[in-house]
Amino acid sequence: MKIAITGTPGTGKSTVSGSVDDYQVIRINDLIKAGYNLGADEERGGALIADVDRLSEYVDGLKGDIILEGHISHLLPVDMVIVLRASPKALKKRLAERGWTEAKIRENIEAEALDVILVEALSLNEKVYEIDTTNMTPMDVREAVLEIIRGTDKYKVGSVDFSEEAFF
Ligand SMILES: Nc1ncnc2c1ncn2[C@@H]1O[C@H](COP(=O)(O)OP(=O)(O)OP(=O)(O)O)[C@@H](O)[C@H]1O
Repeated sequence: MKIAITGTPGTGKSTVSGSVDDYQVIRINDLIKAGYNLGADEERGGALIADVDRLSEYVDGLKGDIILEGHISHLLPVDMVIVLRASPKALKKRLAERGWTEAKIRENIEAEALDVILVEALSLNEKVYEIDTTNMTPMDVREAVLEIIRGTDKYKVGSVDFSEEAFF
């Protein structure tokens, strides 16, 4: 089974992905850096633009139990999408600890409050789950991912709503 673990930066994708035993982890950012890109986006500080078509072909060819980790992994051909969420306040704190500028933090927490990744995932995949990591430890999040893989409906979409939260 191929599982996308996606979410706004800072929601904990990298932290949880490596701890799910028996699943090979592919970090989409590594593939983008290794050549699956369309060049740099100068308007976004030179960030590489993912080549989603070539990444999709690559993922199509993969076999076995694989986690695809990254904030565009829900755009790829996977069997299931798990969207990690964090309240805008918690996200603000996590991103500030990285030394990000206020503008970059604001852009990301607004996207989180508006469910941007979740909405994209739902438009492309029927099996979409979301985990609100705000008050969970990384081990709790790992357990939740394992429960989803085992078939629980507890994390089905609709359980998270940050739209009323004031975050600045
Ligand atoms: N459940 C959690 N509770 C609190 N802090 C967490 C949790 N999971 C991760 N963190 C912390 O939040 C920060 C972001 O985590 P991580 O790098 O895994 O996010 P990410 O979603 O992979 O981000 P990016 O998309 O930028 O790679 C790290 O400092 C990490 O230690």
